[in-house]
Amino acid sequence: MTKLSVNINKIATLRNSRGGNMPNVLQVARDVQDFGAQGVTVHPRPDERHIRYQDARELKEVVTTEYNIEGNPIPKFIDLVLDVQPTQVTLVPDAEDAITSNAGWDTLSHQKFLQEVIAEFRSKGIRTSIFVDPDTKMVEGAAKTGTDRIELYTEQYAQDFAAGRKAGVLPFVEAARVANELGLGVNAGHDLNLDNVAYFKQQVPKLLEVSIGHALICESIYMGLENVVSMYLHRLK
Ligand SMILES: CC(=O)[C@@H](O)[C@H](O)COP(=O)(O)O
Ligand SMILES: NCC(=O)COP(=O)(O)O
Repeated sequence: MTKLSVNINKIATLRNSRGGNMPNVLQVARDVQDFGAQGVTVHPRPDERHIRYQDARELKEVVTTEYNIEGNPIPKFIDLVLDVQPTQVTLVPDAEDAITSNAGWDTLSHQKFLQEVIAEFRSKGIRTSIFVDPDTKMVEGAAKTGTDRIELYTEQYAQDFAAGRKAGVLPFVEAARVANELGLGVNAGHDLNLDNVAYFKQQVPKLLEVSIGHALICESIYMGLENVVSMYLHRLK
């Protein structure tokens, strides 16, 4: 079985756009778990434009499934994760001004840094994962960092799938095969959606977890829109 971890960054983006507390990030975390999601993911960024560090702290009490915190391991992020002690930390090499994550780690040139950070998290009992492109050299480098898992960065797969290039999954199949051989668990995420996720799951061996946010929230809006518009019309009769 592949676990679904719902990334709730977008809920916080919407809340922050108006001030106040609507939608309520903590309540949405409770709800997605009640609806069956096996995990909750947040990716706090230094500018706190969506999930705030305080949200990540408060979610600790609310997430009863797997709690995954993603981010670039700058000192403030490391302190947050050590303080919150989530189930899993996913290290992502995103620049401060990046709109969203746009690359995996170069696990060869950052190997010593990753080894140190991963050792610190693992010594506190926090499972580690590192975000990598589907490149077997990067997977081999990841194995040398001591990480428990990798998260395959799936944006390219999503683009290929949307363009009808199903063979775009092959590098992910190979990266997962090598990871499994080296004893690494395999997660995946970025731009996965209702159209492309089943094929990915079918093809990629031993996929442990996917984290999905942007599309899942967009799909929820589209699929709820008709119902809500008709509820308003009913009240306005
Ligand atoms: C690590 C990753 O793949 C990202 O998708 C990320 O977690 C989402 O972050 P944003 O919500 O800031 O785009
Ligand atoms: N790790 C990927 C993630 O949490 C969600 O990415 P996206 O679905 O928002 O692209």
